[in-house]
Amino acid sequence: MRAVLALADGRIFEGRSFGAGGEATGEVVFNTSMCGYQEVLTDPSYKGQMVTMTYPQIGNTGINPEDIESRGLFLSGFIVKEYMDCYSNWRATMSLDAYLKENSVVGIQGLDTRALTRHLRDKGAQNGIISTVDFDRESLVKKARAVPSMAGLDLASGVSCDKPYHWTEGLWNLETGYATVDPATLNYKVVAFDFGIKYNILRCLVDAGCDVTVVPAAFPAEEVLAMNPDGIFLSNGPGDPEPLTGVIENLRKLVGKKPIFGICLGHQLLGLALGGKTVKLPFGNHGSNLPVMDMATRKVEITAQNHGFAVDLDSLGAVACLGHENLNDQTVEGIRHCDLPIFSVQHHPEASPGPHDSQYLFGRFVEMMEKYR
Ligand SMILES: NC(=O)CC[C@H](N)C(=O)O
Repeated sequence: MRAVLALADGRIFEGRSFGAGGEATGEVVFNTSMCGYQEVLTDPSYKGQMVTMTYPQIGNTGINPEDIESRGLFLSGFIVKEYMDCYSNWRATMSLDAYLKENSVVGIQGLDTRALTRHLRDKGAQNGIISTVDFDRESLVKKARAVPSMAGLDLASGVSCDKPYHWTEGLWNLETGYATVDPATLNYKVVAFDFGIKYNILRCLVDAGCDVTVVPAAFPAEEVLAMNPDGIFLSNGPGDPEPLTGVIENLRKLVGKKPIFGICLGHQLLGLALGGKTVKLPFGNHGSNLPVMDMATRKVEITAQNHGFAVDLDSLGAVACLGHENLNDQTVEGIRHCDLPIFSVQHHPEASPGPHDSQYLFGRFVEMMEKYR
């Protein structure tokens, strides 16, 4: 079945439908990961976006019941060069096409994703529409232009959990799958704010020895402090951090009270809570092959990333310094508070998908909690 992708700037790509049919809109971004499409699909940070995979063949390993990063699929569209329906993997239980259909995610395949990626790099990420029902160019471009901009949208509140819960699952291994950890063996009490949290962050925290209670995005700071945790974690999540004013105010009340570690949206919210600003990047960084330097050790790690916004370091003045730097585009990859036990990173040390080079950061958080409790 025919499918068309139209961008807000008028560029049109012809392709074929896979996954759900119909119409979907969102900000079109590209992801440079060569594998791990199932983790990409289940990453809540993609809410409001349509993801183009630059790796040309997608679907080969099917879908399995284990590689999920959240309770569902939050992205609005999936764009690939060549969809492979004949999947092969010992864990696979269904095809990607069936999975997208089951979760009502509109897909398009058979278009030139290289040309699309170069276009997005040159012109910036922009809104678009995938349609299997309307093929009128003018009408499609008009619909793409009517989609609200990602900047200014509070998307995190819509993906957070409704009520607090306890997490005890550890990291996956080949023999036993995901580890079930006895909470009695976990020594550090952590409260994790869920702005769209990826499960592997929780597994990494458990693996590092943390007893984790996940709380909703709007959970009051007073109640967090009443739980007397050893540390506070701020999760990843979708959309622009700046409109989350209530969350930022709430986080301000926690600064200086407990050690804090933030990832991605959590890092951006921390920057804002410390009095800084965030900026929207032209096309962002989405992939699992991005080089970053840890300024403390000057070691380079290859990282997983998924962001369209970044912290403006100058806006933080003398409050925080550069903790990590992206070596491709020099974006602020992490900040470290000058006086308090607080740090955060823009990339994803939990990988999923991606390399595990940055997993040491969970250990760094535990060391910090040990030192300050
Ligand atoms: N993965 C994330 O947490 C993304 C953060 C934010 N939504 C951004 O695009 O920059």
